[in-house]
Amino acid sequence: MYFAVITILPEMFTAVSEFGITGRAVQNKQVTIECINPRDFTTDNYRRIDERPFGGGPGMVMMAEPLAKAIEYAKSQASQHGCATDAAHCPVIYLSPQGGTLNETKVMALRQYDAMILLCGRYEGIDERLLQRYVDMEISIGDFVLTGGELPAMVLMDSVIRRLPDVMGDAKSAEQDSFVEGLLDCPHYTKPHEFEGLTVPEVLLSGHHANIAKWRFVEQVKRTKQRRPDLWQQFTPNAEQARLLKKVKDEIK
Ligand SMILES: Nc1nonc1C(=O)NCc1ccc(Cl)cc1
Repeated sequence: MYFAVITILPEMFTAVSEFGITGRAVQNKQVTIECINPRDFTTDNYRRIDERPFGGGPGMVMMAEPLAKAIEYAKSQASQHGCATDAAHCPVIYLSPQGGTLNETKVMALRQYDAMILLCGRYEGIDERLLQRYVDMEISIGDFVLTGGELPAMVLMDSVIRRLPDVMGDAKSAEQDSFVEGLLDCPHYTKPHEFEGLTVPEVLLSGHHANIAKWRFVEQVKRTKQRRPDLWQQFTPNAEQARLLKKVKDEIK
């Protein structure tokens, strides 16, 4: 997958491109991340990308033209990576609190694209005319306000990259075994057997995989009911989960 990131702080993106599972996906060429700085598309000596807001008020607003040129360049780069650059194949996504909130369903839907162009704002905002003309999708990572769109863009990239085929290997397959879709995760334990007087649930040491899978599912259901009744409300069990739920219904009261 090809990610073009429009940002005046490209150095921030080493956090995704050079570390961990996302860094390895870049190294393995499963993912390409190209940062494009709108400052490189300015024409004045000061390389201006922001100006005072019309109508007055505090702070600065990002100007449309440098961003428009940066996005056009990103599209040409995407097509050089063999990606179609129409909105259906390579959406321009603006990260902002005004967008629809990102969740696992949206992450799974984002995997379908060959490429995406992530627009990261700073200051008070981006000229509305740029958003009108160039942005296909607006996404928020939550109802709070940050100083810029870079961290939300990295959150989005991380969540999509970990869901690409062959990126997570065994961890992903384990994840699928534990009925994780739509439920909170179960507790996890590892060595040592005892930590500050606390031990490990016996079933996890039994080597009995069916019982272990059942225990994990019950713990996920209990946690989801306790901590996120809203998620539990929406949870629609598949056939296997419905069968298990019936078997364990007294345990999950
Ligand atoms: N919450 C969020 N989910 O996505 N983005 C955010 C967020 O706070 N962005 C800060 C931001 C976004 C645009 C501009 Cl111009 C300035 C600052």
